[in-house]
Amino acid sequence: MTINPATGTDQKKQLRLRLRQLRRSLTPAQQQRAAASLAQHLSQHLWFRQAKHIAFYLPNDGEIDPTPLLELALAQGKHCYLPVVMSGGKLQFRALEVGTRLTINKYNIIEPDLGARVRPVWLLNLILLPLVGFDLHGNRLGMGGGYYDRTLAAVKGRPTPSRRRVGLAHQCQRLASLDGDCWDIPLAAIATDKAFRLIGN
Ligand SMILES: Nc1nc2c(c(=O)[nH]1)N(C=O)[C@@H](CNc1ccc(C(=O)N[C@@H](CCC(=O)O)C(=O)O)cc1)CN2
Ligand SMILES: Nc1ncnc2c1ncn2[C@@H]1O[C@H](COP(=O)(O)OP(=O)(O)OP(=O)(O)O)[C@@H](O)[C@H]1O
Repeated sequence: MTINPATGTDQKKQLRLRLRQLRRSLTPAQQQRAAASLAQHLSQHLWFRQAKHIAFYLPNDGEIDPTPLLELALAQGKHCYLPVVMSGGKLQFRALEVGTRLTINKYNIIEPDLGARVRPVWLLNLILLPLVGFDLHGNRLGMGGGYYDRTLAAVKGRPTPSRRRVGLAHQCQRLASLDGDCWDIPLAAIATDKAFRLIGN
């Protein structure tokens, strides 16, 4: 892990632009196939099968779409949550259930409104995070807001299963290597349209 100097930050910006452009250029058919394939393999994984409380996200900007998996989870009676952007640069995970009212945040992403039930992050059994880029060491590039990092800092050192943080991405978002920053909270696994990979620590 390194603390990136200013040039590193610029490189990160360029990488973000390139990878976001790449995922946005996938066709609707490719997106649909990726979402179906992700749901197919992730739904069989022990971490999903054991989880009763799961944090999802709604897709934005070409992200791999976890909604087929979300629908399956709801049908199986699991409790599902979505990130809500709060002041202070943190997220809250609020329940998506019958009657949840939705609103649109400042990034144009749909989220539950402030009447929805909050689940503390350490009481989530599985957290699915959107990735802009990743490497096989579990280093993660996000949208650059630091939201997940600030929020997940609260679960540092807690026992499993709250450590089950799985980054979701298209396979094409993989990088050979990515510098981690000192504030980054490492992923426990990465799931793409092709595979589920545990990160060995
Ligand atoms: N689907 C999804 N939901 C999510 C996230 C995410 O990455 N994906 N987040 C993960 O943290 C949080 C929102 N974070 C975000 C941070 C930046 C931008 C973004 O589009 N930034 C624009 C500039 C927008 C502006 O400031 O006006 C950009 O960089 O082009 C979007 C979401 C919570 N919900
Ligand atoms: N735990 C933290 N406390 C305070 N600031 C933080 C923390 N984590 C990250 N940040 C700040 O957030 C900014 C963005 O971080 P980074 O580039 O790693 O975002 P990201 O991981 O791509 O975004 P996200 O977490 O929303 O997916 C950094 O400039 C950093 O200063």
